[in-house]
Amino acid sequence: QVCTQVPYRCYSTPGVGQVQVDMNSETGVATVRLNRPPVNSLNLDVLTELGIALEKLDADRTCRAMVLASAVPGIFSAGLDILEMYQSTPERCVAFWRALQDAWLGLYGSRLVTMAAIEGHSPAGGCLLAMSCDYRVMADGKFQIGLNETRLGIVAPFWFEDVMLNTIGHRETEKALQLGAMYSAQQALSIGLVDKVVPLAEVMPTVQGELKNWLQIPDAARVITKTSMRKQVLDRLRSQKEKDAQFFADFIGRDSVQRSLGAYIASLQKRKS
Ligand SMILES: CCCCC/C=C\CCC/C=C/CC(=O)SCCNC(=O)CCNC(=O)[C@H](O)C(C)(C)COP(=O)(O)OP(=O)(O)OC[C@H]1O[C@@H](n2cnc3c(N)ncnc32)[C@H](O)[C@@H]1OP(=O)(O)O
Repeated sequence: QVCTQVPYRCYSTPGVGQVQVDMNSETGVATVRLNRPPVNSLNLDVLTELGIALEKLDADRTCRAMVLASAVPGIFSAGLDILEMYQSTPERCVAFWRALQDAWLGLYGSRLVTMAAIEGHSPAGGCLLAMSCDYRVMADGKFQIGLNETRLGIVAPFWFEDVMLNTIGHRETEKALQLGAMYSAQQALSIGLVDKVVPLAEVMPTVQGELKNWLQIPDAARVITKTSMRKQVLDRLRSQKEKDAQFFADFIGRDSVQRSLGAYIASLQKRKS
């Protein structure tokens, strides 16, 4: 049970919030859990909640680190909610994209040590969230991670691509993005997409152990280094947020893209029958 005792502080109502934040003020480590069953798909509400949670944690001077995880067993995040992109309106698409941009700018640009505890599948937007953290621990077994956008007939935006480039390098990114490749945890480890692979039950303890190393480093020096490494990629989006949001809405509204998304949704439903 979370948030029941001192020193934990909750930023969301347990069982209600789709983004649950437990702040341990003794250790300075916050745990942020996505909580939108069945698959933590990221809709406008979740992205808005996530963006706000990240902003609050960044402003909380007692907070030094954040673990991004899931409250839904078997899933880290299924990525963007496809229903936000299918048969939507241009206005809603723009609002949705702005919320994604803000949540991502908050995560990738966070002053905190950020670690992803990947205890389930992590396609597309889920992979983006994980890659945007400083360190990734993934559960071994059947789960998969990757940017699979081309398989849906859509294209990973330039800033998804930038983050992947910074994580696994040019050659692997080129293959991964064109193929929309999904990787097992072991494959992800072999290309540097995740940093450690452990049995499911050991993901959280491993993250906690790794955090101890990172928290030994003085914050100011670490933050200056992180900022210097990430600034170029962050500024590239910051300088063209509105253009990017408009481009997304135009692209997603194309008939051919809508047909591809419709077929993909049908294929997801067919898998179950
Ligand atoms: C030229 C430059 C252009 C630039 C820009 C333009 C824009 C485009 C870029 C947009 C970027 C998009 C990034 C994304 O994140 S797209 C989302 C991609 N996500 C996926 O492909 C994941 C699909 N889901 C799965 O593969 C599986 O669901 C799973 C995650 C492996 C989990 O499997 P399982 O546990 O078996 O669960 P189910 O498959 O039964 O799913 C349960 C339930 O949830 C629905 N669902 C699954 N994923 C999503 C989703 N992402 N969004 C909405 N809904 C989802 C699924 O259909 C089931 O629904 P029902 O119970 O109603 O059938």
